[in-house]
Amino acid sequence: MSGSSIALKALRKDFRGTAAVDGIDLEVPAGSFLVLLGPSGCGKTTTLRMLAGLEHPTGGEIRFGERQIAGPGISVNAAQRGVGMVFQSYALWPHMSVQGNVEWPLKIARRPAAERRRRVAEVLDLLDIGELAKRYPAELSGGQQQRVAIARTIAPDPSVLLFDEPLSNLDAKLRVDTRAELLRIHRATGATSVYVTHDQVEAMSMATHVALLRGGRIEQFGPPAELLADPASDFVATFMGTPAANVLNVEVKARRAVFDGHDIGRIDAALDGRRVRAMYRAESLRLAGPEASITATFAESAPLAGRFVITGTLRTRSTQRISVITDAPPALSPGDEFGVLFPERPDRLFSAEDGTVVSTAC
Ligand SMILES: Nc1ncnc2c1ncn2[C@@H]1O[C@H](COP(=O)(O)OP(=O)(O)OP(=O)(O)O)[C@@H](O)[C@H]1O
Repeated sequence: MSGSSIALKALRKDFRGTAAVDGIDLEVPAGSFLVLLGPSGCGKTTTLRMLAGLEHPTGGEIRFGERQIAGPGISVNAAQRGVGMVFQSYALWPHMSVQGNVEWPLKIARRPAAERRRRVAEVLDLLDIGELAKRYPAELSGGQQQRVAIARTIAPDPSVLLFDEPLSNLDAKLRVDTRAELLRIHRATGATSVYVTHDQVEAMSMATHVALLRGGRIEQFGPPAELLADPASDFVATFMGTPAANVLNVEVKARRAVFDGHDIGRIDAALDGRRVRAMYRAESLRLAGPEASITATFAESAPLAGRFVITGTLRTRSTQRISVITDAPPALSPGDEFGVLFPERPDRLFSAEDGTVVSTAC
């Protein structure tokens, strides 16, 4: 089986009258890697569970290819949807060997013995665990158990693979390796994958499409690079990116941006008299000495691909966190004062009322 396209239309799920998923519309082609991204409680897992058939939508519909699998009066049984789900926990059958575990879903599906043997060998090989076939779960490391669990999930050849934060209990190094491994499996199976995470680095490195959710709704949907380059709201700008962009509340006075009484630069857009949220990417700011007109208290410096991310808190009325990218490591200790130089214009302006884009030509 190969992947199927996925379409969600006005998808909604209420729990006791409160919307966990509040009208989601999106469509991805077969073979996509869709990441559902967003802060805790935004509705990611509920959406995934509706795709799996573990929750029934309160409203709207779900289609896999031409097939409607959930909607008004329709609810295709979870086992008939052609989905495979990868969880954080492995839940292997302890009394069955690796081979037995992987073969189990094929037995349930009443596949002939010869086909089962061929398919088990194929997926053990794909996961590179062929030599573990006779072992029992208690004789495997955590990483090996996860591979067996994934082999078992893909054995029946699902057209949609669902992942619920599968990397969240791995250490940093293993996360990076496993990310690459999951992508390889996604490609090898040809399935359409839907992956839940609150980690935007994971989203950026794996997704063909990202849906950033907030309060049960889609804040922005598109390829990951588009959310970074063209954030549709201040929420997106402060969620995406390593580090995320700085967004400051400014007043526009005589075409100048005034932050906490400090003039920080020009605003060419005709917004005089308005309060707006001005975005300055960390790479647009520069570090200066403590004699600069705006200074910050140094918190930490972290290396990033040969450069350094300096974070601190502006020494202004509002305690605004600020990130600046520099080429050289700063000679600063926590608590030291450093100057922040703003570019001539902000990178983007958002509405102070609803966070939507007011101007990109600032
Ligand atoms: N079975 C349930 N009964 C009542 N409320 C629920 C139920 N499941 C989820 N919710 C609520 O729905 C909202 C969305 O939950 P969901 O688990 O989908 O969020 P999430 O984005 O996956 O969060 P996290 O990243 O913390 O797992 C939350 O407010 C949650 O408390």
